[in-house]
Amino acid sequence: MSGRAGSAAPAQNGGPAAAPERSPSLTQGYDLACKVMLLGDSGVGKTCFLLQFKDGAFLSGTFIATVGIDFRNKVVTVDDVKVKLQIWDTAGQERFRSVTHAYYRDAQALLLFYDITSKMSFDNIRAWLTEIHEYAQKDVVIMLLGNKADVSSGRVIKMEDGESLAREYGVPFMETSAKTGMNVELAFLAIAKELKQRAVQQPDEPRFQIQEYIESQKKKSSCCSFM
Ligand SMILES: Nc1nc2c(ncn2[C@@H]2O[C@H](COP(=O)(O)OP(=O)(O)OP(=O)(O)O)[C@@H](O)[C@H]2O)c(=O)[nH]1
Ligand SMILES: [Mg+2]
Repeated sequence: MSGRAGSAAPAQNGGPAAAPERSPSLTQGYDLACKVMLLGDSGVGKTCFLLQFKDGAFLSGTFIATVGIDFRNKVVTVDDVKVKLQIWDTAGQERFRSVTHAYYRDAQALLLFYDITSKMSFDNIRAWLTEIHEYAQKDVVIMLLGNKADVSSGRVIKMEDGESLAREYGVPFMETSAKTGMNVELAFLAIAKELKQRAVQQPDEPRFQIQEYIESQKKKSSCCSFM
């Protein structure tokens, strides 16, 4: 399923983000629904990342910038819980910002992208985080992603630079490639797992550590890719 919206009521910042919505029955095919937004400069690869996750395909060739905002749904299973991710793909271009701001408030998770071949997209991450703090809910899950990691010759941002920026803001981080699919599914699964844990967690249970989960899964996939 996909949708598009060009305008919406202005967002207001405030209390906690709407809790992930629990499905009243399994007839809808999921147990929990979560809204995830993809953010970052135009051209960093948000739409390709979503298409890779949804359809397992990469669109190379002409770059068609997203206009306004669009969404796709995908259900993933984490620990036997079916989580429906409603993923909002936003336009990175400045002229659409007022449209996309209106959607921040309902989002439970934000994937914030830069392009490892674009210093400007990396430098703009601080401005994106300022916008996020202004428009999104305080407990929104944020993940920083350095996309286009498949490009080796055009790299201008080192992995350590991404790691240290993420550490500074206390957000999980990984490099990804919408082209090869590297860490695409892991990014969404980690978000789904975090949101599922928040929905079902008992107060005395230890908190789910999203960065630790990412590191353990990254190691697993690199170990298994040699087998
Ligand atoms: N090599 C490589 N190219 C990529 C990758 N992801 C996206 N691209 C290319 O980068 C360009 C921009 O990708 P999009 O996904 O359309 O960018 P976007 O972030 O959605 O841009 P806006 O919609 O304007 O915000 C396209 O030409 C893609 O083919 C990637 O992981 N690796
Ligand atoms: Mg796009």
